[in-house]
Amino acid sequence: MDKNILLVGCGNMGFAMLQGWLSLDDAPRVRVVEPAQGLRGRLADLPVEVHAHPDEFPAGYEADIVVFAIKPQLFADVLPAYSSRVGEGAVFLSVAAGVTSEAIAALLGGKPAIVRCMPNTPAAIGQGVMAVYANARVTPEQIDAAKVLLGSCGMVVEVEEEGLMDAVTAVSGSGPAYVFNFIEALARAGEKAGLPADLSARMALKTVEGAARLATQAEDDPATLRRKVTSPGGTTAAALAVLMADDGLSPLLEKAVGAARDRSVELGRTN
Ligand SMILES: NC(=O)C1=CN([C@@H]2O[C@H](COP(=O)(O)OP(=O)(O)OC[C@H]3O[C@@H](n4cnc5c(N)ncnc54)[C@H](OP(=O)(O)O)[C@@H]3O)[C@@H](O)[C@H]2O)C=CC1
Ligand SMILES: O=C(O)[C@@H]1CCC=N1
Repeated sequence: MDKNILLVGCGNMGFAMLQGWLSLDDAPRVRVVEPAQGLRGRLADLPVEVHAHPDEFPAGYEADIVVFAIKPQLFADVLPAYSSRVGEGAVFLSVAAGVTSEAIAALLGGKPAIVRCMPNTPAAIGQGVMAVYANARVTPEQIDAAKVLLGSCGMVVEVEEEGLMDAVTAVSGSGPAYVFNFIEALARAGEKAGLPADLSARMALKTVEGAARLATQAEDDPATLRRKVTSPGGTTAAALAVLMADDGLSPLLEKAVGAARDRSVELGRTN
């Protein structure tokens, strides 16, 4: 795509998205600002320009899309420096949890076009969920360009109501961590049941991968697929009696997702 992308912050999420962008056949021109030397080092072999600070930009540099992938707590300090460093018609894209488009606009001054995106780290391999919300200043061309960029990282879904971004964050933004924790827990449980640690870890991982792929490819919904594993009076039924009890997995996940959503709202209030 014929665009100048400026990535501010190349930590876990920024780097994951960058890998998606660079996988495009017509990858955009990317400039990165990242103060951490170690993180800049891993960009050395990639076709991107890297800076520790925006003062290092060449004269006249203008970005079409500025992506903020820094922690929400840094927005107030970092954003104002970027309001004057972009071209006419630039769009600002924030991946921060909680921080509202109104708060971002206030930090940038004027009436900027803002896209909020809630990505997740599977973006690194093109398997992310990239939820977007665009404020009223974003033109159809700008949202299309943002969607092409984000589409290189996975499935793009548009959210019409900004308030839903907190719930989105709690489900798909944080969600990979829940799945990784499930893999860890299943591996540990296998170990407790007598398996060697390494074997249990490999089996837990492949079981989650295989189940996710089957759920993606099969015509059956997850509940039907679950029933197909569950022989009457068998082993799965014994396990599901625990997992699907009143105090089982579902209420636990509701509590976890609720906690993440509340934290997202809180992060928004403090910015
Ligand atoms: N991690 C995830 O799975 C997801 C994260 N997000 C959002 O992404 C954002 C980043 O999170 P994450 O990647 O996990 O955090 P990281 O801490 O891994 O990355 C943020 C990076 O920004 C750098 N940074 C600090 N100050 C500046 C600055 N002035 N200019 C440019 N870069 C700077 C940090 O450097 P240093 O370490 O030296 O401070 C760090 O490398 C957050 O807003 C988060 O809500 C959204 C969805 C998923
Ligand atoms: O933990 C966080 O706050 C960020 C947002 C979603 C995933 N990571």
